[in-house]
Amino acid sequence: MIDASAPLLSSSAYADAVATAVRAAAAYYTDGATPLGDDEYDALVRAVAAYEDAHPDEVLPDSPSGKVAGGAVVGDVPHSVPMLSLDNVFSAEELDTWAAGLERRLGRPVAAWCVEPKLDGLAVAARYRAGRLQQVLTRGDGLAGEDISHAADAVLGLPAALTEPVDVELRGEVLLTQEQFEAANRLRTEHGAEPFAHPRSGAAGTLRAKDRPYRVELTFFAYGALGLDEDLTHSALLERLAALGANTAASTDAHPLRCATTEEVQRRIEEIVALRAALPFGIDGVVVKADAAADQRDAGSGSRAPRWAVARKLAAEHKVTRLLDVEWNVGRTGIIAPRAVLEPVVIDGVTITYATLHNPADITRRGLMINDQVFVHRAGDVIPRVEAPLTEQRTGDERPIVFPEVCPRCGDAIDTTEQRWRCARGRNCQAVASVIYAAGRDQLDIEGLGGTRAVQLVESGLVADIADLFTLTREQLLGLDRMGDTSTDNLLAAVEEARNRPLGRVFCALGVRGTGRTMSRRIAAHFGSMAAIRAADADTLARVDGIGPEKARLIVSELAELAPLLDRLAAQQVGTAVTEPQAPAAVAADAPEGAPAQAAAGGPLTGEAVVVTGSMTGPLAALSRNEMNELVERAGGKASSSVSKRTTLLVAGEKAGSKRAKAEELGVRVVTPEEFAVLVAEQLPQG
Ligand SMILES: NC(=O)c1ccc[n+]([C@@H]2O[C@H](COP(=O)([O-])OP(=O)(O)OC[C@H]3O[C@@H](n4cnc5c(N)ncnc54)[C@H](O)[C@@H]3O)[C@@H](O)[C@H]2O)c1
Ligand SMILES: [Zn+2]
Repeated sequence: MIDASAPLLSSSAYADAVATAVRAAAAYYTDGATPLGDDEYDALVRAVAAYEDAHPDEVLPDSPSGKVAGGAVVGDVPHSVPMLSLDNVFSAEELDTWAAGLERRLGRPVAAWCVEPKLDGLAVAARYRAGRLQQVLTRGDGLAGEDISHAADAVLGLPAALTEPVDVELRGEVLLTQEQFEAANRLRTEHGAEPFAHPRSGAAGTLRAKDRPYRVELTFFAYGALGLDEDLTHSALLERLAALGANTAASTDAHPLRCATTEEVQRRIEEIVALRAALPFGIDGVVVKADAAADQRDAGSGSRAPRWAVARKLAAEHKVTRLLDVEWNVGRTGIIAPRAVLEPVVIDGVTITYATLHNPADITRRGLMINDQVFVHRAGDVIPRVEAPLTEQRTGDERPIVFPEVCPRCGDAIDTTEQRWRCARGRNCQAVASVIYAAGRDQLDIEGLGGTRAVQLVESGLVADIADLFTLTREQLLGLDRMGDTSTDNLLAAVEEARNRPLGRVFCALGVRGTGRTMSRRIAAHFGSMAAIRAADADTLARVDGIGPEKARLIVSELAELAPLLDRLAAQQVGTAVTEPQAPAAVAADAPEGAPAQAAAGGPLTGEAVVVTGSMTGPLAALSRNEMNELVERAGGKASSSVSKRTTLLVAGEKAGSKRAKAEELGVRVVTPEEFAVLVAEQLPQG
């Protein structure tokens, strides 16, 4: 991706920028598969213009500056009156400056303004004779356009016959509404064609296409005309066009509004901006026009744009970025939803890293691949969505998106009969997955409660969450298939043992989002009891090392949701066996940045920040990574999973790879598992 915002420093950089802009504009006005977002294009053209200001003798003939459509398109049917572009302003201040400039030019105040949406489509001229549509033209280079009369049939709001037998040329925008865009892409994929990257490019492609085996419907909005009463104000002209049967923006919430002052103009702009996300079609700005015919006449036009109108541009809602991955998340009801992981991209001031992909059929319809450059759309507070891939930009590094074959959470089958896939277990999916997780070795470590048994307990209705495990009775278990006396007794004994697991493991077993094993241990060490954890507000939680304000809020809300479960666990005395809560002062929370964190004072690892890597050998061979970390913390150290400047000790087992290399590079002390076992001999688990 080019950096369009940087100034151009050499004539070759300038020439590159011109070539890039011309290529992008050619794509933009034809089938629209430009690799640039509008923001990038605009920034590039501004950089080109800035370079040309400083080096007027170096201006290249194909430079986009000062040309309609950047000079990238042509036409062969001359326009009766040039079809111009619009000048842009990007802020309220620039708009005021522009308005003041216009009034200076006129030598009088502007009589009134008209404020209307800047429709994000393509300009067309529609010629009527005696009220009958004769010819439709594109804007082309502004002086001559292409004849696209063949497309008129499919354009809503552009009637074949007006309500009066007038000779008139309507001017306006043709676009695909969001609904028409979705319909077009459904049709295209059904016919084996590439989906449109976004609505504007879809409109451009559709207008120029001939002999398609399917019909894509478009919408016309009139915003000007030649050949009617020349003294009509702009707002009266729009009313007249609507009366003639043409569609205008008056039919929308963002209807044109006549404003007496620039304050009113700014207010209306803000209203239209606020409506933007909810409009059924795209707008890329708001157009402000002098309303009176005399003001327009006296202001006149430049070669590229009229002087009596300006576009207040809005930040683009579409950006191009890369699709890095697709995640499959299982919701509470078992719905399996794909989510796009994106190379971070800023849209309207917000950094976007995820976007919705709706459902698997949607992915197929859009023909997306991992590593594709994609158009991402974000409007207002709506969840961003991936619109379509830029197939021309493919390099061969793209990979198909692999759909899951089993539920990514519980491993059961997927019901694919509906558009939205769902785990065959439905709501039970979460119960099974959370029971399996809670019973895991690093959590409650309940022997004999693996996959099939957990499924059996949930599907029999005996267990809906982990608290239910602790009230299971012998009779209930014996009533299950394949549960004899021995397995029942073993399971009950294992559950009984789990009741006394340390707080950190019990907390971990809850599966609170944002808290894995390490974080669970830290939280447990910090608060000492489940009651204290539950009593903590976000500010208090944020004092735990590694918990930022956002994660703290997430944990608080998750715990609030889990309150009924926590009450039942407490009633069962689960996780109350912790006997040595650490004094808050001994916990890492208040350690200044960069200082090794303090943990349980007095142990052999006090003040050490320890990372364990590779497979353990000798006396430590049987310990899981989590048990190693627990050991580190029992010995007063702080366990962490990645080597950094703060790390003071690396326990490097067999096949310790990059962490060892990094530790050596940073001069961190490295020990073998055997050496480490000696260091923490007193804290080693017995037996
Ligand atoms: N992404 C890219 O690669 C790329 C390439 C070229 C152009 N562009 C985009 O196109 C813009 C320039 O295109 P442009 O010359 O068509 O100018 P423009 O789109 O900025 O403004 C002029 C056009 O606005 C349209 N318009 C919409 N509503 C209107 C209304 N109510 N009244 C009057 N006109 C209205 C008309 O079609 C008119 O021709 C750039 O700013 C850029 O954002 C992008
Ligand atoms: Zn499932």
